[in-house]
Amino acid sequence: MHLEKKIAGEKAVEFIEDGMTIGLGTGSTVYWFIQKLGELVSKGLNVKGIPTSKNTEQLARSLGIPIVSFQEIDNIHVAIDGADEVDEKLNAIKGGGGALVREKIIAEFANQFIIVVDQSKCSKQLGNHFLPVEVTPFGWQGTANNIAAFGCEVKLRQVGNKTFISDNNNYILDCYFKKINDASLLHQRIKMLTGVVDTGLFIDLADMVIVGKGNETEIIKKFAND
Ligand SMILES: O=C[C@H](O)[C@H](O)[C@H](O)COP(=O)(O)O
Repeated sequence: MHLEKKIAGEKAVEFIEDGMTIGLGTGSTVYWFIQKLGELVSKGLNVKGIPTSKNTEQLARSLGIPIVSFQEIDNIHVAIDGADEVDEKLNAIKGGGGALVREKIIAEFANQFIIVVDQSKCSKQLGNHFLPVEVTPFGWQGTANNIAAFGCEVKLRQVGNKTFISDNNNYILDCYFKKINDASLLHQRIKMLTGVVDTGLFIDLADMVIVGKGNETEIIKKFAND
């Protein structure tokens, strides 16, 4: 699994060109993309990165990748990010690391969104992985009850014995559904609840998924399965 993450992440640098502004995802798979990008930057590649989390910003800076903020750009050429689960239509569940809101803002703004995963993340239908939902700390118990009514068990994310706080100073509710029949509808219903900032369902956003399989990668493009 570790090797598959590495080869999927590293493969993504093939989609990078000089002069690009790049959305830098969060997690242990995209980590390998960022490492490789850092190597290319040290050899003279001229790109800018816009990070999806404080952790990624720190990593990218440590590798010498120039960092920009939204105020400084009017375009993101490509965003590269990991996922917790991806289905055959390239819909995804993200947020295992709690970065889903910034990740989605950047994925939606980017001209192209590429997901990098190892093959254990691929499934026919979403629902194997719990669904992270970012919520306001105020009234989170009420929001959790409202989400539970959609048929899941809800757990407030903890790190050790402390509540996990997102980069946006919010909480994450991890929602365990037995299966997700209509991911788009579920996303819309949860997102409508007051107190919900966003869900980890990334519907119709990815243009391409790079899957690490053994020693190789498979590239799945949007619409290839329609
Ligand atoms: O919030 C975290 C992100 O959505 C990650 O991209 C996702 O959890 C996948 O992470 P990893 O590549 O470490 O499995």
